[in-house]
Amino acid sequence: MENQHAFSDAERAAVYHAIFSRRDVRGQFLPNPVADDQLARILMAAHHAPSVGFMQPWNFLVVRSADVKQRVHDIFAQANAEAATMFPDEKREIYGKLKLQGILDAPVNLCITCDRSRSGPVVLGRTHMPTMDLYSSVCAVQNLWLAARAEGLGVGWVSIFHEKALQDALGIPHHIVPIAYLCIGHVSHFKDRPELESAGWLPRLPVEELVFHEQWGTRDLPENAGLTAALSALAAAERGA
Ligand SMILES: Cc1cc2c(cc1C)N(C[C@H](O)[C@H](O)[C@H](O)COP(=O)(O)O)c1[nH]c(=O)[nH]c(=O)c1N2
Repeated sequence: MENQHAFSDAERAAVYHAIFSRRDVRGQFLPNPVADDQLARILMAAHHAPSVGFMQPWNFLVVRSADVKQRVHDIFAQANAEAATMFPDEKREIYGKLKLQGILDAPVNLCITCDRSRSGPVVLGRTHMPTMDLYSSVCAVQNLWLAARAEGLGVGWVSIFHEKALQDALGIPHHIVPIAYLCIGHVSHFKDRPELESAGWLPRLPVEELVFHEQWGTRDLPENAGLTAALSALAAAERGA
């Protein structure tokens, strides 16, 4: 049956194109500035994310100054040196070769935060699951990431920081949670696959094995064979099988 609410084929293709070609970008940033109107559009996309109780707990801290970026890079370098020692031997070598941030290369850095007290102590939808406000700010990150891809802008998420060090580097009060530190800019190219996949860190998991039916762990109910086959077909098409 025709769904009058569906996007046109071209619009729908564009949405999926943004989703499947979005990448975490660390190494391909160009120095070209990001235009204010473009930055405004992706921030507006972030601001239209869903949020628990419509509390909109986010702020967007835009960093362009070389000094501030350097400060953030310094605390990244410290945390990254610590992180490098935490992996087993066989992973440590790969870890050391990975570029895990583009803080100094990206013309714009952006910290998206969560103010857990934004709309008072009792929030519709957060009464029994207190982390929902944090997830709301994550939704803002994803909106921004996809909008940026559509604009041709790369985004890289850096989370190798001590939280307090990041707060102090950016003057963020300690009751405000830094959710995402993002590096944003024009790029030479977008890679086809996640860098961690091509580097042999981890493979993409088979989606059909992650989908359960009715109860945790139940994979193969006969009435869901159609969905499982459709998912497998999409996964096989993606692998080029
Ligand atoms: C919450 C969170 C935190 C981080 C990331 C992502 C997310 C969601 N990612 C990026 C991550 O490695 C990447 O998304 C996956 O490898 C999949 O690749 P694509 O995003 O599909 O390119 C990431 N990458 C990196 O190089 N340094 C980092 O500190 C982080 N931190």
